[in-house]
Amino acid sequence: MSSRLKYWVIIPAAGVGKRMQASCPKQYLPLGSGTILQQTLNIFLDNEQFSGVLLLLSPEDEYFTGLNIRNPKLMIANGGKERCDSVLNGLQQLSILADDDDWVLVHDAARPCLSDQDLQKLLDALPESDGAILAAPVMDTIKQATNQNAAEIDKTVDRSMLWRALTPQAFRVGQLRQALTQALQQKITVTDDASAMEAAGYSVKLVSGRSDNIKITSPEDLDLAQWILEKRLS
Ligand SMILES: Nc1ccn([C@@H]2O[C@H](COP(=O)(O)OP(=O)(O)OP(=O)(O)O)[C@@H](O)[C@H]2O)c(=O)n1
Ligand SMILES: C[C@](O)(CO)[C@H](O)COP(=O)(O)O
Repeated sequence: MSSRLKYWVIIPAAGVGKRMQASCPKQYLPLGSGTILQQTLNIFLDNEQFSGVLLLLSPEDEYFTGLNIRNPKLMIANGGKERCDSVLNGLQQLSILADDDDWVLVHDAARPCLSDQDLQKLLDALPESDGAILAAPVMDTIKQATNQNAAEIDKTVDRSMLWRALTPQAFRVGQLRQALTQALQQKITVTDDASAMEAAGYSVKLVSGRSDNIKITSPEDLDLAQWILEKRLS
């Protein structure tokens, strides 16, 4: 790692978890010895390579203070309406501290099963790149429906070059901030950070990651995440 450049982390955690259908935002559901959010934060707060971790919370969040997390590397800022709005706000806040050439890793709070090995694999891929993301090759046969509501097959999609984008996704602070700003101004759909960088013409590396780096989205994902973490500790 370059000694001059710093490495930062942004954790978007301002969602409400509609698809989880829980009594609280899903990042506050219990997992392992804490909550989903605490498991995710610990991955980065315990790693000395990172200068700071910026957590993005909903302005209406009423759960985080109850976690009593005290860490000098942890900073808090407000999220926005969509994930991309949260990340852009985080980048604007981070730019007070970070240089534009520093690296920033954006990682979903809802992905607590990220392994230290995959995190290091992503960091090792960054030099000489415009950025990189963890991703998993598609292993299922992919069907395209006739329309968004139909449960009828239109065609089978060639999966040989298809990947599932995971997180962290890592880019230069200044380039990601400008690319996200431009994408949102052009009303480009941005469901991950790489989408904005691609739209801006950057070449983003795919780094093959573990398929158990799951995003906890629906109720059944929580049991799976519990098993993954228990298995890793056994
Ligand atoms: N306005 C938003 C929306 C989402 N996120 C975060 O982005 C990550 C991925 O989003 P997702 O899994 O979709 O979380 P939610 O938006 O909470 O889920 P849902 O779509 O089911 O409401 C999550 O850690 C979520 O907290 C965010 O910071 N700001
Ligand atoms: C960023 C992401 O996790 C990459 O797969 C995904 O796009 C987030 O989507 P969501 O609908 O905001 O969960």
